[in-house]
Amino acid sequence: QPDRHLEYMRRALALAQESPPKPTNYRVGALLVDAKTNSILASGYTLECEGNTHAEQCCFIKLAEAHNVPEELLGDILPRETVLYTTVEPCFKRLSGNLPCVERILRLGNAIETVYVGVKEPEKFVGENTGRKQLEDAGIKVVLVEGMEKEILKVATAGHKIADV
Ligand SMILES: Nc1nc(=O)c(N)c(NC[C@H](O)[C@H](O)[C@H](O)COP(=O)(O)O)[nH]1
Ligand SMILES: [Zn+2]
Repeated sequence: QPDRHLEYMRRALALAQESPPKPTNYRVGALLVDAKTNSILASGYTLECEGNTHAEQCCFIKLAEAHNVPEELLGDILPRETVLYTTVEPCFKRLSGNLPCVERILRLGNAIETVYVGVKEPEKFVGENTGRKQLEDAGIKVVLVEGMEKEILKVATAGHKIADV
């Protein structure tokens, strides 16, 4: 069980390395997985999709496009045991003002049953990330997959000046 989570987190980290480094965000990779069939429904990395997009958001955009539904209606087509893997925990606030990924997850109802995260978000941009509590209060489990913190943060902050890492 646990090494399945590490396997998916490693794949998400490989995706994060596709993301163009920027000083104003993190390079994150994410996977939407059907835990019942153990199959990947969608993958995403920061800035993969048009505009200032987050990794988790790209998973939703791509799957919504594949099913020809708007992102906010994805809840109707996600399999019962859909889980999200993301190298950095979903954002609860974005300096750009774009809709945070915690809200994107919450508006799908309980379609996503568990969010597996590789690290908690550092406090650099938006202070302490309180998204985990919002998800848990809505009945969505948040599980920290341990063991890859250092490499995840190294990839995530590659666009940041060394001085202020
Ligand atoms: N989980 C997560 N996935 C991402 O793909 C990503 N880039 C972040 N980053 C969180 C960070 O708090 C925001 O990147 C800044 O708050 C700037 O906001 P924008 O990204 O410009 O909307 N977090
Ligand atoms: Zn986000």
